[in-house]
Amino acid sequence: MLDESMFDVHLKLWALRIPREFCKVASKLLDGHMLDKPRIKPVVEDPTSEKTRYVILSEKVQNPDLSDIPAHILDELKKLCKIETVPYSMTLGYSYWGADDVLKKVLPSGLEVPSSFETIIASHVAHLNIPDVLLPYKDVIAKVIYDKNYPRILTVVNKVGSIANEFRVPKFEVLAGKPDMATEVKQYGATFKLDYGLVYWNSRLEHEHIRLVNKFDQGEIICDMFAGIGPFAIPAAQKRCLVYANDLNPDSVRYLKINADVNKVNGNLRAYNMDARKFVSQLLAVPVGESKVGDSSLISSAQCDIQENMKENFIERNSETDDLKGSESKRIKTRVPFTNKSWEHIDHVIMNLPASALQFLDVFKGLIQRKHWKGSLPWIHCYCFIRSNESRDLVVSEAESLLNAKIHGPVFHRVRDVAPNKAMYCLSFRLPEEACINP
Ligand SMILES: C[S@@+](CC[C@H](N)C(=O)[O-])C[C@H]1O[C@@H](n2cnc3c(N)ncnc32)[C@H](O)[C@@H]1O
Repeated sequence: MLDESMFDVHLKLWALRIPREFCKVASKLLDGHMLDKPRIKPVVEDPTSEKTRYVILSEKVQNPDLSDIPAHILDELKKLCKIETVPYSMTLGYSYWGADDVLKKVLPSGLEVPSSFETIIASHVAHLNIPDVLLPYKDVIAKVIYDKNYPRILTVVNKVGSIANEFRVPKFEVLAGKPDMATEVKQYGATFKLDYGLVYWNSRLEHEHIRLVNKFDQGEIICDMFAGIGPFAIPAAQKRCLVYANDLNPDSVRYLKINADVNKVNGNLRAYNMDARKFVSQLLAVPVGESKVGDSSLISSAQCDIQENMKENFIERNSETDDLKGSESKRIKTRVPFTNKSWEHIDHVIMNLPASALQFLDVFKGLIQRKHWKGSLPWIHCYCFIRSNESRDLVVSEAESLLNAKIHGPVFHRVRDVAPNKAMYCLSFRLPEEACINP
């Protein structure tokens, strides 16, 4: 374990004992000759008298005759008040030094610290990504990060291995602090509760979440196919969009609902827990009663559970509105009631599963029935990774072949670099007319 005494630095200094009322003026005169260390006050109480204080002098002042200080300053001081030189010793210990100072001393020279690993601090969890070369020192690194950030940080975790599971949840080992990864993060005025050990979360996507939500207008209908705990869905609902949000991970959906509650947007958000393909198929399928003879092959034999769910929500909303009086009633009226006709209109579809979202595009092929659809076709915002040796055209042609339709005016936005030769992009385009059924 870490021997904290190895960081002790003993300083033998000189101080001036000065009547407390003259300390301010004396400090000005002694500017440049007093102890100058971060977080250490150079003027301190005199333990022997309340009437005087110690002005601690810099390490450069080595002689008790103060000959290291220019004579004219000493003359001014002596004119000001009676001064007395006293020895002053202090120890700068483990608690004084910053994490960088400590780690530099602990880790073998030649190993880069600590910027060589990444610390994402979200609420009380410090999430490290310690490179292999530093793994033998992971416990000491974690202890130092913990000690130096406590109580802001209560848990230090390290990512283990690469993310291979379908819920995109990294594996973490707790290295210091309490083994609790449930936390709370704030992003652009929204609060997100989450458990790092159970759900996907990436603080570095904050700008992207808000960039996309800024494109939505109040009252627009949003479908988030891979919603996670809601970093697109919640701010969109806060903007009074109507959001259908889905995720395959039951824990993500549990937190999505909690976050809708915490941010008071559950009137504008519906959460679903199913495979994204099934979710979109059900959301956009025209129910049997609405379709003409011959269209019924488009709908699953049982009435879609998702649409049943929406119907209930719609009824609930109306009765809620009926019961409200006065200003509360006005506030509710400004909201658009949750539509139960998602097959008639959706403005934006978000697909943030960069490793495979493109493969889900075929779900739209022939799904929308033009005769039931009202207004423009939806914008699709599909995230993907592109390697430096791959072209954007290749991505577009893959999307086109999955949709079996030509994409007009695709827009790429570079989100962030995820590796030296790989970047995350958002490909946005309006769903092409040819991808729909036009009877
Ligand atoms: C990269 S995360 C994005 C989460 C969130 N949108 C965000 O920006 O932080 C992808 C999410 O898709 C979910 N997911 C993976 N496969 C899925 C599928 N087949 N259907 C629905 N959701 C899926 C994962 O559980 C995960 O929460």
